[in-house]
This record gives sequence, C-alpha cells and structure tokens, in this order.
Amino acid sequence: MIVIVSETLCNNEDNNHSNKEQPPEENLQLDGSTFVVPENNAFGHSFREYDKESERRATVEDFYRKNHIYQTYEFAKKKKEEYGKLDKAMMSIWECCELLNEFVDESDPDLDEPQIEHLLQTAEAIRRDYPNEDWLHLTALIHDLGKVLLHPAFGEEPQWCVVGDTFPLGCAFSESIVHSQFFKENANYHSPNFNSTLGIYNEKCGLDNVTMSWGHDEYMYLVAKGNGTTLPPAGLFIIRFHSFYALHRNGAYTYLMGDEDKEMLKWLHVFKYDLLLLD
Ligand SMILES: O[C@H]1[C@H](O)[C@@H](O)[C@H](O)[C@@H](O)[C@H]1O
Ligand SMILES: [Fe+2]
Ligand SMILES: [Fe+2]
Repeated sequence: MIVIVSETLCNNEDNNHSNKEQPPEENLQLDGSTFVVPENNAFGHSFREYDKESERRATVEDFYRKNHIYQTYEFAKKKKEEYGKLDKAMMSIWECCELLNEFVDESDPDLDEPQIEHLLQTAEAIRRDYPNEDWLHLTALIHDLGKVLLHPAFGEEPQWCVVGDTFPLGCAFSESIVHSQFFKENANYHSPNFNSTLGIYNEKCGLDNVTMSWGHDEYMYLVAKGNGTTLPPAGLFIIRFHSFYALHRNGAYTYLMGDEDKEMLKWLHVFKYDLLLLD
C-alpha cells in the first residue's frame, strides 16, 4: 500500500518535532490537557470493561478467543513479511478513510460508530487540546487506517488478525492482556523457547526488536515508514503501539523497553483520545 499525503496535511517544516530537539515533556502539559475521557461508552458502561454484560460482549469474547489462539510468533513474522512489500494498492489518506467506513470493529467493546467518525473525532479532539502539534492531529487521523486489511483490496483478512489489543510474541503472555485465558490454546503457549518471561528476547532489547501480534498498528507503521513519512518518531510510536494496552495501561512487559521506548511511552498516555465518544 502506498499512501499519498497532500502537502498541507503533512508539512512539517515549521514543526519539526524530532524528539532530540524538543523532548515531549517540554512540549506537552499532559496533566493540563482539557480533554477528559468520557465516563460511559456507547453501551452505557465504563470503557474497556470486557466482562460487563452488553450486546457486544459475546462478539468481543469470540474475537479474542480466535485472536489469542491464532496469533503466534511464526504467523506474525509471516504477515509482516508479506504485507511489508506494500504492494496491495495506492490511494490517498481520505480514500483510505472512506474505504474503512464500512467495517465494524468486532474487538471494540465501546464504539458502535463508523470508523471514519472515530478517526475524525480523535483528530479533532487532539487538535482542540494541542492546537500547535499538527503532526499529532495527522497521527490521530491515520492511526487506525491499517484496518483496511479487512478490505478485499488488501486481502480481506479476518478481524482476529487486524484489530484488537496487541501483545508481544516470542515470550510469555501476560495475564494482564484482555481475555488472557484463551492463550492456553495458542501453539506458542507450550513452547519452551517462548514461554519464559524473556523468551527469545534480552532484557531492555527495545520494542523495535519485538515481534508484536499482527494487526492494524504494525501495518500502518510499515506503510508510513515505507512511504517516507515526515511524522516524527513519536507519531510513528503512537501508530505502532497504541493497541499495546498491556504496556501503556497495565505496565506489563516494561522489561522489553529500551531507553528510547521509555521516553516515548508518555505519548501513548497522551493518546487517550482514542477512547473518545461524542454525539
Ligand atoms: O478494540 C480496539 C480497537 O481495535 C482499536 O483500534 C485498537 O487500537 C484497540 O487496542 C482495541 O482494543
Ligand atoms: Fe487502533
Ligand atoms: Fe482508534
């Protein structure tokens, strides 16, 4: 996939947020933000309550059952290689947003709105609170575009390998991952190479060296990188790891993080705008 970005959308000349020059802590008042995560989701519950009875519960649970059984280290490596070729289609960002609109994300216990609304609401909310960080607005607008993997033009992949929370493969599954009970049926669960805390990794190896479960985050990261994006590293980090809730919400897997990842983690906290719901 190639993404065509109009210059007005990604003109970063005046806004070069290389983190070396302007560390995030100096740029952003995380606690001073005016955005408040709403209390209730589309179904009247708190966000990300996977056990609460709702019309979505069974669908979400069934989604994670498949996701946790089929996402193995070998599978994710294969998909990354296949989709890393970026040879599926060429389109503008807006065309891509429109393509996404027909899909309902079966992993999401909170949202029942079309994806295009989610993208625009996330981008607008982040723009309201950080009006000068135009790279952050663009990041929000495109963060879920990797979900086009669901579309026939991109292989019509099943939901379990496109959406949902992501997690590292090649090491033990954390119990803090949503519906972690389903990992018992994952082929890697019993593999002696993979089922220790560090598995195939070294401590502090850096998230860049970790194979994450395959999905829209990693795909959009590959697309952005492969198209020579001018987004700063923080934008790419948000795109690549925004679904890694076990890390940025529950503090699991911190032993895999390198120093740079620790710097970047705060951007995932800024990205609370992903949990947004407006009328
Ligand atoms: O259900 C949601 C949805 O698929 C999001 O796009 C993803 O980023 C979240 O991590 C996931 O929990
Ligand atoms: Fe997402
Ligand atoms: Fe999202």
